[in-house]
Amino acid sequence: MASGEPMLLRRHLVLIGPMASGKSTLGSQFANRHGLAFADSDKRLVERHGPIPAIFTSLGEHAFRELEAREVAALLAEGKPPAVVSLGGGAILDTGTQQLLANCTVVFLDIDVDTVRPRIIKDTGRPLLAGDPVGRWTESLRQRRPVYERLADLVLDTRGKSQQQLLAELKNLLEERHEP
Ligand SMILES: Nc1ncnc2c1ncn2[C@@H]1O[C@H](COP(=O)(O)OP(=O)(O)O)[C@@H](O)[C@H]1O
Ligand SMILES: O=C(O)C1=C[C@@H](OP(=O)(O)O)[C@@H](O)[C@H](O)C1
Ligand SMILES: [Mg+2]
Repeated sequence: MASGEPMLLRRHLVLIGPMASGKSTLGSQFANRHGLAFADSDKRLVERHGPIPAIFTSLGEHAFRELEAREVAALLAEGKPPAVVSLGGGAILDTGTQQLLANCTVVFLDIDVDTVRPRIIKDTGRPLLAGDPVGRWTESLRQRRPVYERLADLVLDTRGKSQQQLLAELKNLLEERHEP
């Protein structure tokens, strides 16, 4: 049962942004609160192909991206009814995924290194952060930021905000845009 106002989406609501920006957490909570379906591309990928670090070790990042793009395409094809979809941070690197996102409402969860640091300094099972989480996270966002910004319909600044604040702000952003 939704704990907030029920909501109907016109298109999939897709959360993008860097690792540990809160896509999986906010997507799940927002969907739950508003009685919407929810899917997480990493969760799907793990269910079908096993843990992400094992995929990186056995197949490499390139193969991971191909599997990821396939899962994302399958998720976004499940169009009825539109759902909240949280992507892995690097899913937007795939050009096919970029094209599919043109038919979705895309929200970029922006964040800075100070907010994210406590979330990533211990091992979080993200292969791309291994060894030097803060340095690698910073470099990854430097490279990807232009893509996040280009694909985003809406930007949610998550810096220093609680889940309750983010849930309310996301709802307001959607209403301002008449989405849903
Ligand atoms: N608003 C928030 N404030 C504090 N911690 C958060 C917030 N959102 C998420 N987290 C924590 O940050 C970590 C990463 O969140 P997650 O949703 O997995 O991010 P992503 O899916 O973007 O990688 C988790 O431990 C989560 O509990
Ligand atoms: O940014 C990335 O390249 C990745 C982000 C991760 O998802 P989160 O963004 O949910 O951490 C996961 O897909 C994988 O470790 C690769
Ligand atoms: Mg996630």
